[in-house]
Amino acid sequence: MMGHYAIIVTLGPFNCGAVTAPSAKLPYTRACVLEVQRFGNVLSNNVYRETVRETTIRGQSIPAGTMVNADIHHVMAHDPLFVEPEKFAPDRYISEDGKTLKKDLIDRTIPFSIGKRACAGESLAKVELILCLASMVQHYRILPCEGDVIDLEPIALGMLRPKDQNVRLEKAF
Ligand code: HEM
Repeated sequence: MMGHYAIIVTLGPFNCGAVTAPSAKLPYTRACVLEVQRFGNVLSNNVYRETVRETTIRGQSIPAGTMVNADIHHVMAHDPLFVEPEKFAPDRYISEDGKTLKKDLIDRTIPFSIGKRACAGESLAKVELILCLASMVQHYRILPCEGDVIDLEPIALGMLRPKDQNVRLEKAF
C-alpha cells in the first residue's frame, strides 16, 4: 500500500510517468524490487562453473576441472546485515532520511551474481522490474482474495518458484 501511495504522489495517477521517471524518484519501489529479488531469489542455485586451472582460495586448493558454485542465495539469506532475513521487509533498504537507499545492503543484494561472469542482462532486467511494478501499482491495488493469505514459501526445484496465488485486482481510481 505504501508503494502505491509513493508512486501516485511521485508520478500521478493516470500518466505513463513510470516509463520515463528516474527510478531514483521511486525509492520505495526500488526497495520493493530489491527485497523481492533478495527474498525470492529465483536463481538460488546460481550457474555452475568449471575451473580451467588449479587455484587456491583462502588456503583451499581447488584443482582444474572442479565444478564450482558461488552461493549467492546464502549471502542474501544469511548475511547478518539483513536483520531477520526470513521476513519480507522492503523498509530495510530505506535510509533514515526516507529518500535514499542503504548502499551496504544494496551491495549484498546480488541476485545477478557478481564478478566477470555476472548476469549480462542485469541493467535491462532491473529497468524492466521497476517499470513493471510501478506501472501495475500505479493503476491497480493488488490484494489477496477474501479470506486468503499470500503464501510466500517458494517451491524449491533447483530454482525457487512462487506458488500459484489467487489475487484480486482493484482499479486504483
Ligand atoms: C530477474 C532477472 C534475471 C536474473 C535474476 C538473472 C540472474 C543471472 C545469474 C545469477 C547469472 C549467473 C552469473 C554467474 O554465473 O555468476 C546470469 C547469467 C546470465 N544472464 Fe541473467 N538474470 C536475469 C535476467 C537476464 C536477462 C534479461 C538477460 C538478457 C537480456 C540475461 C542474460 C544473462 C547472460 C547472457 C548470462 C551469462 C553471463 C556469462 O556467463 O558471462 N539475464 N543471470
